[in-house]
Amino acid sequence: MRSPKDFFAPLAVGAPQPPRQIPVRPSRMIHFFDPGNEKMAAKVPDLAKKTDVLLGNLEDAVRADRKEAARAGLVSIAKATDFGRTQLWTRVNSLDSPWVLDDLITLVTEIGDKLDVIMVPKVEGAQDIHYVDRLLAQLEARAGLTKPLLVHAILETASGVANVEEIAGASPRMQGISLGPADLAASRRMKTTRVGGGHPGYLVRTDPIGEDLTEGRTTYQQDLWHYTVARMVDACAMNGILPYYGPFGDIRDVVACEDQFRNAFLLGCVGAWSLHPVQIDIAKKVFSPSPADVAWARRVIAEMGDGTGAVMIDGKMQDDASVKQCRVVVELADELAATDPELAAAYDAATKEIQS
Ligand SMILES: CC(C)(COP(=O)(O)OP(=O)(O)OC[C@H]1O[C@@H](n2cnc3c(N)ncnc32)[C@H](O)[C@@H]1OP(=O)(O)O)[C@@H](O)C(=O)NCCC(=O)NCCSC(=O)C[C@H](O)C(=O)O
Ligand SMILES: [Mg+2]
Repeated sequence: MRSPKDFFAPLAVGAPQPPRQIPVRPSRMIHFFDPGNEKMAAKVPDLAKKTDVLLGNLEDAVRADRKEAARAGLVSIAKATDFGRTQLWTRVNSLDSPWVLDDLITLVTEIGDKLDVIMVPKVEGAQDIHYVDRLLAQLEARAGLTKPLLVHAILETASGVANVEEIAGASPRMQGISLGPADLAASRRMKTTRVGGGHPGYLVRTDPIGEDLTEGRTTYQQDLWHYTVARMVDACAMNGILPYYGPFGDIRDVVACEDQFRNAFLLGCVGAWSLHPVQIDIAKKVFSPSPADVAWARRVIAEMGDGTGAVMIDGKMQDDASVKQCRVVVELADELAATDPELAAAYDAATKEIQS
């Protein structure tokens, strides 16, 4: 661990200054595509017009014999595409794989100026981030980059979860953390074979009425990921970085996908992964505060004046703490509205309606 005094110093001579704050840019969906898949690659220019983040995936879901093609594909796509305001991220192969070194060397050297964030899978502890941090500094210096690359960790091992606080604070490059429920389930020896989402067997049941143990007992399905997401959110908030829900593998089940994304949004996540084009609009909808919530939050802030004291609005008590809650919603809404005129208009219309 670096001394606190050196925390923001570059790790290699000539490397750019690490960031003091993580840039705030919309990242409601991190859209995964395989850069070696011609059909997906052809869709990138159009997807760039409707996604916050496009991620060229080099790790799991790319066959071992297609790793080099995916890496080369990402280099070509990055060079040829105007991404506009959309961020370009990549997920490199895991640190114990034979591909990751070439992933990092090639991508930073060839397209380091186009990439915003490097997603690192299967992070076990701060040592993994330190390794990537130093290597990126060396490569950035060699490539003459002026903007530091940011790092995003996937929380998908039992030891990663145990060490999530130290991972979140391991480097000033840390941009955020995503839940990786499939690898995490395997690492923990959980008995679900689903990629994210709930499980009908994970439930609580109401007590029996009388002697009959079967009649009239309601069951409620529980969220398998609640503990991990909540812990990840705290670790990220504590370190000024951003938490994300990861993948929802049942592409067909757009309803449960929306539920899982919304749970994450309500708990504090800023976005989720989209694995298929159909999940892009779900994430966009869920991770943008609703116009009604924004209008309400603006009203509370306005009626609370300097933000202190207590007032009743529509029968509900508001005080200093609820104003802070409302500011979270309004600040996010303002950030999103700044680049989305449709959303801005919807927020303004709802605010006018609540005022009239
Ligand atoms: C899941 C898929 C394999 C489904 O693909 P496909 O069977 O081709 O679906 P469709 O026929 O419905 O596709 C319609 C068209 O859309 C294109 N398409 C599909 N997905 C994408 C995409 N992600 N980006 C761009 N374009 C896409 C198809 O090519 C079709 O095109 P056309 O024929 O011209 O109309 C596929 O969606 C897929 O591979 N998705 C990404 C999977 C992925 O990245 N997985 C890794 C992330 S999850 C993970 O790693 C687990 C995590 O780490 C953990 O541990 O939890
Ligand atoms: Mg994984």
